[in-house]
Amino acid sequence: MSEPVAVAAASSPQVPLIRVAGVTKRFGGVQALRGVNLEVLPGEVHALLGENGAGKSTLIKILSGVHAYDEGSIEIAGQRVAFDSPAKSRDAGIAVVYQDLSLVESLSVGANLMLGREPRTRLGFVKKRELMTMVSDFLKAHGIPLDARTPVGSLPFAYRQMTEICKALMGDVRILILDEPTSALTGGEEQILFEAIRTVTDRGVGVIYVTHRLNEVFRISQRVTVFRDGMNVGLFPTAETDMKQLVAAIIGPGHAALHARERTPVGSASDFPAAGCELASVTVAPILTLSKAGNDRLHDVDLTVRKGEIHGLAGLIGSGRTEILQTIFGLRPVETGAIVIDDRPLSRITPAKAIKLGVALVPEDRHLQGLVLDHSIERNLTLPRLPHFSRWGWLRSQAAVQQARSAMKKLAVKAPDSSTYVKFLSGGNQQKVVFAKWDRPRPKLLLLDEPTVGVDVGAREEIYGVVQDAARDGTGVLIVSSDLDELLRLCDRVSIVVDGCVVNTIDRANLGNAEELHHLIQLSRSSNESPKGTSFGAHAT
Ligand SMILES: Nc1ncnc2c1ncn2[C@@H]1O[C@H](COP(=O)(O)OP(=O)(O)OP(=O)(O)O)[C@@H](O)[C@H]1O
Repeated sequence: MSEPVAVAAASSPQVPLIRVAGVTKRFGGVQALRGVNLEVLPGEVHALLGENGAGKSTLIKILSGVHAYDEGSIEIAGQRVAFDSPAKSRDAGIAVVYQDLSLVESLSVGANLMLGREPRTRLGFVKKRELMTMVSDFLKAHGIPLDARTPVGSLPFAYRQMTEICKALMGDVRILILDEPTSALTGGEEQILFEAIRTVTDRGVGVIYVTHRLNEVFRISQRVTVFRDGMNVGLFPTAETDMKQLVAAIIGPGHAALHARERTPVGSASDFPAAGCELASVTVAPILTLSKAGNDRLHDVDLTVRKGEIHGLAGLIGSGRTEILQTIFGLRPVETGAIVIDDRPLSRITPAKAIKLGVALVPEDRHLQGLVLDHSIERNLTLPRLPHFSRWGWLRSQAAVQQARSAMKKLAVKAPDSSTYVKFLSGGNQQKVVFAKWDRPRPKLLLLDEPTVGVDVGAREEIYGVVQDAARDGTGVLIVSSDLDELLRLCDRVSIVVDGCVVNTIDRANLGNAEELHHLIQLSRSSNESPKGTSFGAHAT
C-alpha cells in the first residue's frame, strides 16, 4: 500500500471536506461544547484529542446526527448542513466506526458488508454469487486484504475492524470518523488498521481520528486538534509538534501529571522501575497460584502472582487473557488443575468467595460488568464495599460521600458532583469510576482488564500511581493490557497467553522494548498454533 497523502497544514487552499465553526452544545447544566472549530481536508487524517469529558464524543454525536447542536455552523464541502437524524448524516457522506463493532459474527465478510442492501431476485431471494462478486470487486478495488467469504467470527479483531470500516465505506463516504479504533489492538494489528486507513485516505476520504494513545498521532495523522473543557486549545501540523506539546495542550499547563511526566519521559517504558520489583523476588510468598488449571477456554494454565508483584498478561485478542481473570474471580469454573489464593486451596470459587478472600476485578466491559449506569457515582463506589461503609446495619452515608469525593478528586473524574448519574459521564470518566471502586480498601489480589482504555493521559498517570501504590502495600496485581508500553512500564513479570494457555513468563530484566515483546507474542503464537487457533492467512489473500 502507498504512503499517506501529504496534506498541507492550516494554510491549505483546498476546500475542507468538513468545517465545524463555533459549535456549542449544552446538556442541562453542563456546557459540553463552547464554540468549537474543526476542519478536515480531503485525504487528511485529522486527530482529535482531549482529556476525558473534553467534548470529543459530543462533537462526533453531533456530526453523526445523534445530537443537535445549539449554535454555530457545520459545512460539508462548502455547503451548510444540519442533521436531525443519523440517516441524514450518513446521506451527507459521514460514517462513524465506534469501538463496539456492529458486525454479525456468524455471517461472512460479504454478507456483513451488504447487510440490508443485498441484491435480490424478483421473488426476494438473495443473489449470493452476485453479492460476493460485488464485495470482492470492492475489496480488490480498494486494496483491502479481506476475503468476502470468510466468516467474521473467525477473523482477528483488527480484520473485523477493517470489515467495519469497509462497511462504513460501502456507501458514498467522504468523512470517516474513528472513535478510539486501536484501544483493543496490539502492535501488529494496529499496523493492519493503519494500512486500511491509508487506503481510504488515498481515495480522498477525510478521517477524524479520536484517540488517547498519543504515539499513534505521530504515525497516522497530518494534523491534530485538541479540545479542553469544550474549547479548542490547539491546532498543530503533526510534523511540527511533539509529545510534550500535545500533553501540555491536553491536560493544561498547571496539571500535576505534566510534571510527573517531565520526570518520567513518555515512550521509554523500559526506563521505569516497576513498582514491586524488590517485593516480587522469588522469596516472596505467592498470593495466587494456578497449577494446570483448565476449563472450556483454558488449558494447563500455570501462573503465580506474588504479594506486591505486578504481573502482566500479554497476548492477542481471543487468546484467553480475560478468561484467566474471570476464572480466578469465579466467573468461570476451574474444571481441571488447582487454584490457591492466599494459601487456601480452593475446589470451587464463586465471585462472592473471591471478594471475601480479598480479590477484586476491574472488568474490561464497564457497561456490562463494571457499573450501574442508573446509579450515582457515590452509589457505584459504595456498592461493592457496603460492609466497609456500614455500622450496625446502617450505611454511613457521609463516609461514603467523602470517599467518593476524594476518589473523584484523585482520579480527576469530571462531573458536577458525586451524586451525578454515571450514565451522564463521558466514557473515560466512567472508566475512572470503575477503577476507583476497588482502590480503597486495598484488595489482596487486584485483577485489571484493560484498565486504561478510553482514559486520558492525565488520569492514566493517576491510575498507574494507584496500581503501583497498591503493589507497594503488598497487593498482588494481575493486569491484562493490549498496550505493551503499559505492561512494560508497570510489570515485574509478563506472561504470554496463547490459545488459553500460558506459554512463557518473562522477568522484567529480560523484557526488552514493546517491539521485542510484540515479536515474542507473535513467535509464541506461531510455535503454539493449535487446530482451533485462528489462522487468518488461510482466509485472507
Ligand atoms: N447525555 C448527556 N447528558 C449530560 N451530560 C453529558 C451527556 N453527554 C455528555 N455529557 C457531558 O458533556 C461533557 C463532554 O463529554 P464527552 O462525552 O463529549 O467527552 P469526551 O471528550 O468524549 O470524553 P471521553 O474521552 O471520556 O470519551 C462531559 O462533562 C459529559 O459528562
